Order: sequence, then C-alpha cells, then structure tokens
Amino acid sequence: MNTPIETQLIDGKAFAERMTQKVTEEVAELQKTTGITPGLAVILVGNDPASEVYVRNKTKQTHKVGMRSFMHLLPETTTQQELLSLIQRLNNDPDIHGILVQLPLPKHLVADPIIQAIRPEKDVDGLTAYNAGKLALGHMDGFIPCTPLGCLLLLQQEVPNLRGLNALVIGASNLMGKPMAQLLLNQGCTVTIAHIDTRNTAELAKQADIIIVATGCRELVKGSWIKKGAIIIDVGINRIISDDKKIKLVGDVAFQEALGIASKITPVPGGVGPITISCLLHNTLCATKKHLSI
Ligand SMILES: Nc1nc(=O)c2c([nH]1)NC[C@@H]1CN(c3ccc(C(=O)N[C@@H](CCC(=O)O)C(=O)O)cc3)C=[N+]21
Repeated sequence: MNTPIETQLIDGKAFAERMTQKVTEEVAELQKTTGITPGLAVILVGNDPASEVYVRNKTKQTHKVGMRSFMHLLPETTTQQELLSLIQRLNNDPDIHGILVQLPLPKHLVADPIIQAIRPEKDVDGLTAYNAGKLALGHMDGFIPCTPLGCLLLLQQEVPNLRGLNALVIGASNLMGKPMAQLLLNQGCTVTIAHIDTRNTAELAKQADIIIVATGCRELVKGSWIKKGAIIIDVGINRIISDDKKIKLVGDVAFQEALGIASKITPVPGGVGPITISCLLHNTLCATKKHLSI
C-alpha cells in the first residue's frame, strides 16, 4: 500500500527560459514596429542581501530580453516621502512602463501607501487595489503578481484541466497566497488557504491534490502530510548553512521526504524562482503594449 511512486521534478528553469525567449522575440518585434523599448524600474531600499540577489537577477534578465532597466538603489535611511516622490516621478516618466518596489521594505517605511501610489497601468507586480480587485473579480486582463502567475502557468503545463481538484495554498500574503488562491479558484479548483493561525494544516494537506506553499518556514511540509500522487509547488526560499559550511537554498517542503509520495514537485532552487522573473518581464511587455493600445 505504501509502495513509493516515481516523483517527477518540474524543471522551472527550462520553463522560464522558454518564456523569456518568447518575451525576447516580442520585444524585438515591438521595437521594429513601434520604435518603443519597454522600460522597467526596480526600487530597492536598504541592503538586504537576499533582495540584492533578486534585484541583480532581475536587472540581468531585463537586459537579456532587450528591455531597459532603471535601477533605484536607495539607502536604508530613505523616508516615506522620498519614496513617494520617486514613485510619482516614475509614474509620469514615459520611458517607464513597469514599476516594482522590492519587498520587504525596511521597518520604518509603510509599504501599502507606497504600493498604492503606483499607477495601476505600471503596476507589474499586481499589488495595487485596482489589479488585486480585477483578479478577485476573475478578470484576467489586469496585472497578476509574478510568482502566483508563474505557479499557475507551471501547473497548467503539468495538469491541463485543474477543474475540481483540491488545492491547498499555505501562506496568505498579498504577494503570493491570496492571489494564488484567486487564480486557482478561477480555474475551478476547490481552494483552501492555510496560514499562520491554521490549526490543522497537516490534515488539510493530506486531502490536497495540489499543495502550493509560500511561508518562508523551511521544510514545513513533511512527507507524512502529502497525499500519494499530489503535485507540490514549493515557493519557499530559505538560506541555510549546510554540513560542508556552504550556503544552501532549501524550500518550504521537506524535499527528500516528498520523493516517492508526490507525483510531481518543483525543486528549490530551479523551480518557481526563475519563473517569477520571466513573469515580471512578461508583465512589463504587457504594460508597454497596453500603453500603446496594441
Ligand atoms: N515586489 C516584489 N516582487 C517580487 O516578485 C518579489 C519581492 N518583491 N520580494 C521578494 C520575492 C522573491 N522573489 C524571487 C525572485 C527570483 C528568485 C530566483 O531567481 N530564485 C532562484 C535562485 C536565486 C538565489 O540564488 O537566491 C531559484 O529559485 O532558482 C527568487 C525569488 C521575488 N519577489
């Protein structure tokens, strides 16, 4: 009864590369026909090492697809007003089609008013009330946050029809868990959201055909929580010091334990992370096209 099954690793890197390739071709085509180059502004406040890695990756990829990247690295001491002024400036800059404020912000800043100051047409992170509301209404023409969008595209590749499946989303953030749940609901899944106060997450997980976990809690999901044949999307990125004293990335799923139980799983690294960036570039291209009304 408990014979292990073969677990397939979902290659997020290959998926991301295909997506990025398509964006590259479309950017070239857009330039040829309109002379316009999509521009993405990324704002990073302070010097959180993990955020610096992501922002550097984003810049590199933005250039790779032929877009312009406008990087704003601001000191830890930046005030709320300074950040708001910068957003206003970027909102009005015709060379900029997408604006992303890297989260989390330093503690003295209040993120929500800053995010809400972004013009919804340039909100490639999909975090403004307008875009979040669109998604909640089931409209797919607003901007969808990059990580949940990437998870959905990946899932759709693996399971063409998601209708009627039990999906458990663990984590309820505005950036990931909430929009993920909305997307899965729109696809006809029966969606449960577990979060920090949920008392029976393991029990809920055992019922799930799909588990998507984004908590920042390393190896939270144990092998014993997983239903045989379930599909696991691991959004967690936790840095640990391994036995050989090297920094190693691990996800929110006890990966070794999941092998032989899950039918498919995304590895960390090389799973969801690279797709997030491809989706950001995709959203920036969409923002540029919308701006040009094409
Ligand atoms: N406003 C905002 N929007 C975001 O989309 C956003 C954010 N804030 N804050 C932080 C999270 C995290 N995030 C990642 C992007 C790329 C990788 C990525 O490339 N990961 C590689 C490994 C990179 C590494 O070495 O850390 C991988 O998983 O294979 C991971 C995570 C975007 N986020």
